[in-house]
Parts: sequence; C-alpha cells; structure tokens
Amino acid sequence: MGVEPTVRDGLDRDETAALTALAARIRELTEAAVLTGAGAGEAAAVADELAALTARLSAVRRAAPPFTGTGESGIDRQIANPVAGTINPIAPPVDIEVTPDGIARAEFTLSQVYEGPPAYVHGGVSAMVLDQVLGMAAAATGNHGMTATLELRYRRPTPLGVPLLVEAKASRTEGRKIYADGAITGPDGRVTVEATALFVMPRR
Ligand SMILES: CCCCCCCC/C=C\CCCCCCCC(=O)SCCNC(=O)CCNC(=O)[C@H](O)C(C)(C)COP(=O)(O)OP(=O)(O)OC[C@H]1O[C@@H](n2cnc3c(N)ncnc32)[C@H](O)[C@@H]1OP(=O)(O)O
Repeated sequence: MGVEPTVRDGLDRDETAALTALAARIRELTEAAVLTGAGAGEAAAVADELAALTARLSAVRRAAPPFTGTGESGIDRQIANPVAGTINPIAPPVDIEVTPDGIARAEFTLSQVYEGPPAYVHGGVSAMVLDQVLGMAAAATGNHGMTATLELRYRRPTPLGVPLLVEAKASRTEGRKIYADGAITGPDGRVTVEATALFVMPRR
C-alpha cells in the first residue's frame, strides 16, 4: 500500500508561475485561518466557499506532485517539496541556493503558522528546514542520499517573523555516506539551531 513513485508531469513556466501564485495565496489563507477572529458563523461560511474552490482544483487531479521542467538538477526540479517548493503551500518556502563551493544557504522568515513555543519557531519545523538544506549540501557533492541520521542542538529559541539564515556544507564522504553540518542563525547573528546529518545513498 502507500503511494507509488511514478513518472512526473513537468510544468512549463506559465503553469509554474500560476501554481506558485496559487500557493502564495493559500499561505496567506493559512495564516489568516490561524489568526482570524472572524467568529464561528463567518468561519463556517468561508469554509463552505473554500470547499467549492478545492473541488474546482481537484476536478483535474495528477497522480503525484509535478516537477518543474526548468530546474537544473533533480533537486531543483522538486517544485512541490515541502521546504523549498514554491507550489507547495506548506513550504515557507525556503529559497535555497548552492554556491560553487558547495555551501547550501537561504534567508527565510517563518510566520506564526510555524509557532511552537509562544512567539518561537516549532522545533520540528527547524528540523525540517535543516534536513532539506543539509541534504542539498550533501547532494552538492554529486551524491544524492537519504537522511540516515539528523542530530539537532537547539541552542536558543528561534524567533518568528524575522529574517533567519540557514547554511550547510558537506564535511566528508565515505563511500555511500555523506556527512553534513549546518545551522540556523537569527537576525542578531547568534546561532539558534545546529545540525549534523548523515545521508546514505541507497543501494540501487
Ligand atoms: C528528475 C527529478 C528527480 C528528483 C529527485 C530528487 C532527489 C533529491 C535528492 C536529494 C535531496 C536533498 C534534500 C532532501 C532532504 C530530505 C531527505 C529526506 O527527507 S530522506 C527521508 C528520510 N529518510 C529515510 O526515509 C531513510 C530511510 N532509510 C533508508 O532508506 C535506509 O536505511 C538507508 C538508505 C538510509 C540506508 O540503507 P542501506 O541499505 O543503503 O544501508 P546499509 O547498506 O545498511 O548501510 C550503508 C552504510 O550507511 C550506514 N548507515 C545506514 N543507516 C544508518 C543510520 N541510520 N545511522 C548510521 N549509519 C547508518 C551503515 O552503517 C553503512 O555504513 P558502512 O558502509 O558499514 O560504513
């Protein structure tokens, strides 16, 4: 059971742009849903309208999330990725670049949708972001691996609603194993979360 891997539709630029705009509106909707004080009656009315919109989108449904046709690598093509994917409303999104010297980095801001402790980022969300960014740093070595271990050290709370920096780099490769380190840094320049991970290339 479960979801089978399957051939993916590729999106052209127009569809990518339209689905990216759709996801941006849904992110705004999510934040509005978390913060609204509209009251029970109005919330129920909006829920009915949203059900109709969902039905419109679902009228033509793919078997699996599409890839973008324009990305340079396999990772860049994962346009529905839950961390970096611009068409995925649950992605903040974190716009990750990989420098020529193999550093994966992004500046990003997390809204109150991602709150864990009051006023701070949920630790699992920080973990998700670091998993992706360390994974991309590992993949920059030319070896795409699955996360085998991800160790986190939460040094201080990560603030919501301000620009954060995330950076990672592969530290060493041993056969099918790639190790990477990274961190999230707050606007005051202090590290809030450190991460170390092992990625293992699956046996083909
Ligand atoms: C056209 C477009 C295409 C698009 C494609 C996009 C590609 C994107 C690529 C890259 C993106 C980067 C961004 C992504 C970031 C997020 C990644 C995730 O979230 S991954 C999901 C969570 N992780 C899992 O679900 C793994 C589940 N586990 C497994 O599948 C296996 O356990 C696996 C592959 C990790 C290892 O399985 P084995 O059978 O290959 O492992 P054995 O042969 O036993 O071990 C190999 C070596 O690794 C060590 N090892 C294996 N697992 C270990 C572990 N958990 N801890 C420590 N060492 C481990 C072993 O001790 C061994 O080391 P010794 O060669 O003896 O030195």
